[in-house]
Amino acid sequence: MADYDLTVIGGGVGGLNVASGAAQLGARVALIEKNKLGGDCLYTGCVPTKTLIHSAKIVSNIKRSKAYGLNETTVSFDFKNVVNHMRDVITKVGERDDPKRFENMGVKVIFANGRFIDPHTFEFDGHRITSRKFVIATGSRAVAIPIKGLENIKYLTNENALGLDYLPKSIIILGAGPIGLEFAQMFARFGSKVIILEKMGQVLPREDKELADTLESILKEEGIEIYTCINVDRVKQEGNLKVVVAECSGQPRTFQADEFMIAIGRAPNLEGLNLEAAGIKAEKKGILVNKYMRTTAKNIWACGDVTGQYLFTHVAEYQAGLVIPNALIPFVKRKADYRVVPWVTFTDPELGRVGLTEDEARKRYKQIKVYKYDVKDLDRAIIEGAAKGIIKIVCTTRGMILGAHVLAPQGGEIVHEFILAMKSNLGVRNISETIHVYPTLAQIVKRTTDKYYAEKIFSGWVPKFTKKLIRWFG
Ligand SMILES: Cc1cc2nc3c(=O)[nH]c(=O)nc-3n(C[C@H](O)[C@H](O)[C@H](O)COP(=O)(O)OP(=O)(O)OC[C@H]3O[C@@H](n4cnc5c(N)ncnc54)[C@H](O)[C@@H]3O)c2cc1C
Ligand SMILES: NC(=O)c1ccc[n+]([C@@H]2O[C@H](COP(=O)([O-])OP(=O)(O)OC[C@H]3O[C@@H](n4cnc5c(N)ncnc54)[C@H](O)[C@@H]3O)[C@@H](O)[C@H]2O)c1
Repeated sequence: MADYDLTVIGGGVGGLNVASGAAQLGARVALIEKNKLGGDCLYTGCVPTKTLIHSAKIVSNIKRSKAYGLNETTVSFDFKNVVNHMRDVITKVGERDDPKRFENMGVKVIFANGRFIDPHTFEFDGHRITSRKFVIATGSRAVAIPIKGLENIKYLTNENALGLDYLPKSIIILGAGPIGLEFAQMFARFGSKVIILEKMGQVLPREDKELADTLESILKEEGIEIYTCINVDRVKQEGNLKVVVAECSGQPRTFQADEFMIAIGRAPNLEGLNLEAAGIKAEKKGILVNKYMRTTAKNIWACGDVTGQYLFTHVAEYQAGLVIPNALIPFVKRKADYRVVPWVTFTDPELGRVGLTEDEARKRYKQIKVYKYDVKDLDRAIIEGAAKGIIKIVCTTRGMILGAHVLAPQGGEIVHEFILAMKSNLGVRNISETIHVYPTLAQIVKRTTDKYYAEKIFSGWVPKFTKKLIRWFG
């Protein structure tokens, strides 16, 4: 008999969810982690970045005290204490990931870095364990492209940037994806001079261009320099400064700063696992899985960032929820359904998104409808001195939502109404007919969907007809 029913490799969000779920279903489970339980999200991703972003937002609000009718005031802080606060938050959130908690559930937690010997055997530190089934959830890490000179300078990624206990005076960030933008605004709000270099012609190239451009303007107003036309040629150290030699639309450009950070995407953590011995195929993006999260080896599943699909904590958790029954319960086959996958970029304003962008929808559908609302017209946003952003809904001509994009204060919370609507096949009409509380930020959802009715009622034949009715009978 095999030592375990299920062995999970990697103790981040994906792996921990699988291990606890499987143990609670009665399986004999081993969990192999090479570092600490908790993964990227807890130590070098979501939790520390959102903590720093929150502190930076408080700094920014204090700096703007006059805008709230308060006396102008200076804000004082020691960046070391800010970082210590971030570490305290990690410890608090990480209590749930205490190995003892998993041992108490019956999971055998093993701290080791091992490799497959065959599809049923895993070796670490001279030991071998056998398992009927495996789940790989080893996550991802920052990828570095071969830029000339990179090997000669000390550069930052999300990992060591979160280890800094001093605030860089100036920093160049390569890549205007979510990592680049979230770090950029956070550092800038604390007082660093920030330069963002992006190659794709817009920040957040995967997002709706109109909202991404609006966010770019907002970040520029905060003093961040952004160039979206950049081809980096090389980097070098000159004295205390890092120098980036690049070109922008054929023009040579040079940038310099104290620090250089790379945020240009992720690579799956596959090194050393000896996947071939287990018959697992992988591409550059990650391990190949089918819609049931099964790898090319029939007793091995994968979930989370290592699959290279949607690199988000909530997706890793969703995939873990598929893997548990698919791997353990005979005859159960739960398919991954990615029709409604939301995410949020935690800049201020936040950019919440679900479904198709306007461009994506135009490519897929003959006719679409787009409704927009400017946050500057929303009472609650004006009250809070945060009236910046746009909301955009992309829908079919019959009002079924294809995509929703919320660049607004708390856009990450607001977008959830659209997520539920899309998941439940509710249309703009259902939202518009729902009473929303005044004055909330959530009213922006109703205001945008109301435009669907406004278009139908206040234009075309309806007003002409009602005008006559009012004249005759009014
Ligand atoms: C800066 C940053 C900010 C982010 N912010 C957000 C956010 O706000 N919201 C969001 O949804 N997502 C966010 N993400 C993405 C999120 O962190 C990941 O999608 C999530 O952590 C993926 O979970 P996972 O379980 O697949 O991998 P991980 O959480 O990375 O866990 C993988 C685990 O496997 C271990 N491991 C690796 N190799 C081996 C091996 N060979 N043997 C044993 N163990 C191994 C690692 O040590 C790690 O503990 C952010 C990411 C970054 C980098
Ligand atoms: N709020 C969140 O949920 C959140 C936050 C951070 C990260 N994440 C996850 O982590 C993933 C990785 O984030 P990321 O920002 O590193 O990657 P990304 O792939 O999302 O963005 C990388 C950016 O770098 C640019 N780029 C690539 N090569 C470049 C080059 N040579 N020069 C200039 N620009 C270049 C790309 O065009 C892109 O805009 C995200 O896609 C997301 O899934 C999520």
